[in-house]
Amino acid sequence: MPTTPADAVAAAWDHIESLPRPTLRELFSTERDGGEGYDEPGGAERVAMLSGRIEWGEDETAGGVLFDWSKTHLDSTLLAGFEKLAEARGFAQQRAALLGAEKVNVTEGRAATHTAERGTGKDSDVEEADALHQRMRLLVEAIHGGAMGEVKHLIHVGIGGSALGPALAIDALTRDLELVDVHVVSNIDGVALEQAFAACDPATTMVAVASKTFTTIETMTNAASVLKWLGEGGVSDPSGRVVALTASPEKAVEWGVDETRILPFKETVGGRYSLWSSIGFPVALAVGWDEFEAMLAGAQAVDRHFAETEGRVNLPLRAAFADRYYARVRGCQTRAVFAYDERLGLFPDYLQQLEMESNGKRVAADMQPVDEPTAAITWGGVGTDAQHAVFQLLHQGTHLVPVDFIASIAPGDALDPAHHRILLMNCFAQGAALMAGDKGTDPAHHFPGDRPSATILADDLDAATLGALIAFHEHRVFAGAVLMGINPFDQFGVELGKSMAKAIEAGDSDFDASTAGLVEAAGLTA
Ligand SMILES: O=P(O)(O)OC[C@H]1O[C@](O)(CO)[C@@H](O)[C@@H]1O
Repeated sequence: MPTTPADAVAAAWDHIESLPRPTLRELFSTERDGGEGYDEPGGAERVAMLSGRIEWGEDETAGGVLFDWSKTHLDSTLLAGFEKLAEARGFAQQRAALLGAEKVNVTEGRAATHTAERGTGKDSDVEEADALHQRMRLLVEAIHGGAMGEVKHLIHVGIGGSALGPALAIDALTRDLELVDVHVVSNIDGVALEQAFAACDPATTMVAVASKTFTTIETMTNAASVLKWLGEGGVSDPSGRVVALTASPEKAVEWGVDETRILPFKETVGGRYSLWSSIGFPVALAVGWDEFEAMLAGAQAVDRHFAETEGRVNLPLRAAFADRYYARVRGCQTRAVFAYDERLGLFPDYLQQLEMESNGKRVAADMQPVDEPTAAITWGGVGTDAQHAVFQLLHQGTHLVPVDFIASIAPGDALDPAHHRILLMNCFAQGAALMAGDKGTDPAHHFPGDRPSATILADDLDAATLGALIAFHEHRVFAGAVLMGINPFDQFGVELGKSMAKAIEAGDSDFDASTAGLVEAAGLTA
């Protein structure tokens, strides 16, 4: 019997790693049902065991998403093994600590209260988030009502977590109606900002400066350039057009933003988890307050499921079981996500930060080195485009890449239904083909098959669904972190490069010969 948690974790892994590895075809075979020494459900029973829906709302607000993990190698013995691992890692306690606003971000000594922004968590945090949302709502509605003159455009400057969520949500939700034309600009490369300028008229443009810290060099440089552009475009008081979205309101005041246009959020809301806070201001401005709230409601439905469901039927936890299995047992270094929905084109980018900045770590929360591969390198694209670009490797390459497919049953377009039918058929066919493989007539035409995928199928892609999809992945990442014993809420790995950039700017010459040569070649020497 294991005596310490570390022993229990090691024992759980020993067990998982010792389990037989049937192929997906074998796992789906109904002939194995109840066979001697083997009572694994196959066929439709397997699909029922490894699929689940999360639902929300009533009548016209009702919706849901199906999470089908049956085309992965998870089976009931692996699920039981991973349940033991979750227990050994104290998953239930860690989840309670997260939702109870304990200091789960141990390296920075603070809680992670992003779920409170959508109504899940400690009462005092939920109340505080509500009050801040009301402040944001008033400003959004005042702008819509013309209190700040005619506002046709918003240039939202921010980077990383202060940009990826707004960019995704605006791209996904404004295909039919955009109340204000929003341009999210993150890159310091001035080309990005010039592109936004070309599409906006200074006379009718506002600017949102989104930065948790209000110190990020890219954002502050871009913000200053937008103010200059407004001034040069004839706006008499450019800073009167600024809204600051930040957890450092005092810095925004110092920078010159009027307090009435500062929308604060709490320090305990991590950057890559901040879409639900005032960082979502451009989304509310573009789609309206009700839609923004619908997004929060979809996320809250997933929170409820995550908080109240135990073991293998907890869908984000189950996804994390598969993620850990492929990373550690099958040696998969990457995981790919393909959105079979043009509106989710930015979802892979969003997930990259969420997964890789959260779980791309090498030490555990107790500062000990981790003894397993951490976050999978997350990448992806949009189907069907990706099929004609990267799927060759997925089907026949030497890497085993677990794939997630995301699609919506309801179409996003009003064209001939053939478009959506062909889109969905292709999505489902790819998962089937990856799993089944094909002997082929010769080695070049051979598909090995047995390649795993998961399918996330939404009833429709509306604001609530988007909220649910994002929250599902937040909890999947958290569950993965718990299974590894790491802290997903810090990101010290981004600091070294930042400080070296500052050193180059300061004219520090103490660099390796290659870097010094590049600095000189580009004429950056002070
Ligand atoms: O919102 P801020 O403070 O400008 O930070 C932007 C981004 O930079 C990072 O700190 C990484 O450099 C992210 O975690 C964060 O989302």
